[in-house]
Amino acid sequence: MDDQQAVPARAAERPGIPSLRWEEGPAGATVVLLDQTRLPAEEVEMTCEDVPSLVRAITTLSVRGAPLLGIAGAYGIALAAARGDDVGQAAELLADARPTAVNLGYGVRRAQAAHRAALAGGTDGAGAAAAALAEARTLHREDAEAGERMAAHCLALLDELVPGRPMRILTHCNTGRLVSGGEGTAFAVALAAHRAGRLEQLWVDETRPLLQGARLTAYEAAHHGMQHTLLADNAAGSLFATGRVDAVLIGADRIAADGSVANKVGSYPLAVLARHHEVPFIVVAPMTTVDTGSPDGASIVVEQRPAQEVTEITSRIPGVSGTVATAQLAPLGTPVHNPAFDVTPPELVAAIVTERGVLRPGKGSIAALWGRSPAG
Ligand SMILES: CSC[C@@H](O)[C@@H](O)C(=O)COP(=O)(O)O
Repeated sequence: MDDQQAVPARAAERPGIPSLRWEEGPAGATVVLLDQTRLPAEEVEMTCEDVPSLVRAITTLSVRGAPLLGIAGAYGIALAAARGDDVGQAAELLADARPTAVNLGYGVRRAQAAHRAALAGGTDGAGAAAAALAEARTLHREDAEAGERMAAHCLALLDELVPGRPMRILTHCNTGRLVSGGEGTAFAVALAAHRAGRLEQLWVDETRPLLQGARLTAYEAAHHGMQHTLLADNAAGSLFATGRVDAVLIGADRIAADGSVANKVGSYPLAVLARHHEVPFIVVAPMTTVDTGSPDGASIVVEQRPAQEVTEITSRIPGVSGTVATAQLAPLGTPVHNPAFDVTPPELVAAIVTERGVLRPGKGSIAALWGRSPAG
């Protein structure tokens, strides 16, 4: 009775709070984040006054998702520079906060390079801090623009692959406004399809263990009035088996030179299912997620997360600000395997869509087709 379980979509789009912004007040500069750990119960911003507080926000996933991590890393360097802190040390702390999303180190290095170049050119500390901030703002804007181009390229691809009728798209994790400078990666494609009257259904994987799909993608889909339905991750197989998925769209945390894709754990099983059922498995990611410096999937470091994320469940209580309830799901001390990501080999990926266009990984390495990536 899936139809009765459909999550009601709101009628119209409504604007949301920005995922990340730079603020300058009398007490100095800060990076202000929409705290994603508190969604969907509460839309609450958190203020990071220094790099250690931003690093904590990154490791606890208050700010998350590959493109936004890159943007946060760049603003983090601007923050360290504005405070007169040691920028080299800040860069190390930020870049090491999470290992898999290549965008994080890329954003950090880019702002750090702008800061260093300004100092080398004879600019004073304030001028170099302004250069780092300008670079962070540029990266922020470029990411929004890349998102728009990816959505256009991918919608055209879907018009080819699923011609003539509204589509049923399955997505995993969260890849919308909450992870980017604009409307996102894979989610932005579903949104473009919705706006074009081409989306029949967005199937939203809940995305165990941290429920980015249930908490964040369902929240974003409702914001935009999209038809969407939430499912437990292990319900995806029966959706494919009964012919109710036309395409899988996911984002990526790192794409290796051979086209291997690291993304939220649970992406690889979807790719296997998609191949078995002859459904296109499409990855939507900006060039800043492509790492030609990683030759293949085996060279990608997969982040291991704390056991409690699997053995416990934590929930916010709607309407009671700041209140958290935690329940124990498994016996205390149960050994846990909790990788945050998995790696999908290129032969299971029908297409990788970046702002530069559509790539079919089976036809050659990314490096051979496009040259070095910015992050590589
Ligand atoms: C465009 S977002 C792509 C990925 O970053 C996203 O799918 C994902 O896996 C995020 O993981 P998270 O652990 O929530 O940061």
